[in-house]
Amino acid sequence: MSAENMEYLTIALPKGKVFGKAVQLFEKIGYTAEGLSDKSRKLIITNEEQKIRFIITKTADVPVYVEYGAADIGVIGKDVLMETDKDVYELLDLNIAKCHLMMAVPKDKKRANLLDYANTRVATKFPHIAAAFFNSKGMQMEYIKLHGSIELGPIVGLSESIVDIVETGTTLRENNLEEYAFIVDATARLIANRVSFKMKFERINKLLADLRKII
Ligand SMILES: Nc1ncnc2c1ncn2[C@@H]1O[C@H](COP(=O)(O)OP(=O)(O)OP(=O)(O)O)[C@@H](O)[C@H]1O
Ligand SMILES: O=P(O)(O)OC[C@H]1O[C@H](OP(=O)(O)OP(=O)(O)O)[C@H](O)[C@@H]1O
Repeated sequence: MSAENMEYLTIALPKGKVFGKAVQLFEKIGYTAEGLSDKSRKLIITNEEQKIRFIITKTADVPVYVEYGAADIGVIGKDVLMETDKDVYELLDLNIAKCHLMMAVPKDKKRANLLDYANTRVATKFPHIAAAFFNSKGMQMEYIKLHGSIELGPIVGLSESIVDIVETGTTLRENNLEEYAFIVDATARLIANRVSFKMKFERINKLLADLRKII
């Protein structure tokens, strides 16, 4: 680790839904940087006094920056963490961005049993999580990877079901879908690079202790 990297604690934050909530958490424990809460286009925001650097990345890239040590720690949804299967430490459930992963089907075409969906098509942003779930039920499926608006899949005949995130259930309701099987809870987690966790143990441990007090 270079001397400069050693000097700073670099924190990767995802753009999108988790960003504001993560910034609020860090602010509560006194970790801030000027311009962090703005809608700024700056991708790296430094607090020289505290020797903290925030980097702002696409959601799916947070575990990549952390795995390679370009960020020491990061905040990421459990869903993304499970799907990417990166070699990082999962340190803490931050209890923000609460949602869960589930399988949903069209209300008017609901089949009697889960096994009745064997060998059908599933539209999802999370093919690995979906496969782990269906494999555990002994079901072989065809997975169709989408990048958003997953609920559209069964409506237009692309798939018989979806595996996706649900929070309030509004998107399911508005598209005549119904939750059929719960898969896993997915709140945002604090993750750490394995080497950083050892080399910056005191700083990261202090951060962990401070976060635990407010969660
Ligand atoms: N409706 C929701 N309510 C609460 N948390 C959610 C919801 N949807 C997603 N999340 C959580 O927030 C994380 C980020 O979601 P968000 O939609 O901002 O990112 P994204 O999928 O990368 O978006 P984009 O497709 O714009 O890049 C998800 O990984 C999940 O953990
Ligand atoms: O239960 P709800 O409160 O309705 O939230 C669930 C929706 O939120 C997420 O979509 P997002 O807004 O990220 O859009 P996307 O599917 O296009 O990525 C998720 O994929 C669901 O569609």
